[in-house]
Amino acid sequence: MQIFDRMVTDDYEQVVVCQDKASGLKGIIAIHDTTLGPALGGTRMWNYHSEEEAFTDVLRLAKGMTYKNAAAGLSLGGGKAVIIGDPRHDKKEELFRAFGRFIEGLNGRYITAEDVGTSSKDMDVIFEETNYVTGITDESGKSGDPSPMTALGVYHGMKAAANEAFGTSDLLGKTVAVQGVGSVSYPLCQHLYEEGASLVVTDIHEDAVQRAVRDFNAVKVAPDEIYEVDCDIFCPCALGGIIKNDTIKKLKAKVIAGSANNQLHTNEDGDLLFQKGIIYAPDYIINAGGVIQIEVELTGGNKEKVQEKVKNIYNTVQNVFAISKRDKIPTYKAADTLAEERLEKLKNSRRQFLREEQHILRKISR
Ligand SMILES: NC(=O)C1=CN([C@@H]2O[C@H](COP(=O)(O)OP(=O)(O)OC[C@H]3O[C@@H](n4cnc5c(N)ncnc54)[C@H](O)[C@@H]3O)[C@@H](O)[C@H]2O)C=CC1
Ligand SMILES: O=C(O)CCC(=O)C(=O)O
Repeated sequence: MQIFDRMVTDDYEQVVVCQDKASGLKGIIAIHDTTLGPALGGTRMWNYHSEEEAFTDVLRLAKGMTYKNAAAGLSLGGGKAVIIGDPRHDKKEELFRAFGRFIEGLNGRYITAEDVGTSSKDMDVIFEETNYVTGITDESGKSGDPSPMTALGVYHGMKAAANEAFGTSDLLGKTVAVQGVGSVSYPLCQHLYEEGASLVVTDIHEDAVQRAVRDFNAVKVAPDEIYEVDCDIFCPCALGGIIKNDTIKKLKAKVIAGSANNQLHTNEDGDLLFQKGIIYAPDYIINAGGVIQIEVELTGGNKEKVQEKVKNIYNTVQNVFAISKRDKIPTYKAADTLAEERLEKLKNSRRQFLREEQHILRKISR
């Protein structure tokens, strides 16, 4: 594993490897880019098969956060963290507290939140050790778990994609195949169910599937059957890298719109979707509801302001489709254009010296 080569290729600022023998913590924090502000991104807990797999995941996820936060117009940079372990069996107070101390040591360069395998309760434990955590239990003015807002954003982004594909944003009577029924997709399924969509769901955990079957009249399929479901919309809400050559061949959906980060295995897979005329709502555009909520929490604002900004994801997705059509490029590239243009502009306008940087002067005058 050539870590510096990888960092140079996609220009990562910092990667922190966190080890605590007493609690068994093995974690990695990746800070991709802080041009726009402190690096914000959740902590994923997953039973990675190898360290290599964990590094690959955290690096890809951190870069995705830079693009997500930039495209959403937030003053936040991109970072992410992973903890190696089984979220159903390996969670311990001392492990999350040890991890919180590593975050504190970064002195605000990285701010964490939930991701796959972690919850508000875990963020509460991290909060015992550092203020650089969001998504803690909804108390004392904090905004709580960002997942329901992520779900709301995906719902509106999906409607924009449906409008592009079917000429109507109405999801009544549409069949949506949902991969993974977790913190984001459960409230998302609720929105879809209430609008009259039919749901087909899968998860690697039977209890998660049964909840959707019971509450939303969903039809259950096995995890490897979800790609072949006869549906209008495929909605990936589990892990990344699932849109690839062999799964694209199986897909019957005209639209892909879901919450999962890094859905495309490679950019070529995004090109293939474009050639096939499958409307792909780029992941980091459509799943920005959670970070929008977090930024409002950090900078001040109320729930109405959050909801208004999250609903605007509909317009952002439409804008991405417009760029895609104008420039004849796949939608993932159109999204990258939005994010990169903003990063580039701000990189150039954030060069002047500021008072907060006076510690440098103090050192010089010593
Ligand atoms: N929580 C949030 O606010 C945000 C989450 N996301 C992304 O959305 C996705 C889902 O996140 P959460 O709902 O928070 O995670 P979660 O851990 O609550 O839910 C994920 C679900 O996917 C299931 N799963 C995992 N592998 C699977 C497979 N191969 N087939 C079927 N099901 C599988 C898990 O058992 C779990 O029920 C992730 O990719 C995450 O990075 C993106 C933006 C914000
Ligand atoms: O919304 C969250 O869970 C925190 C931010 C994040 O990690 C994400 O948007 O993927």
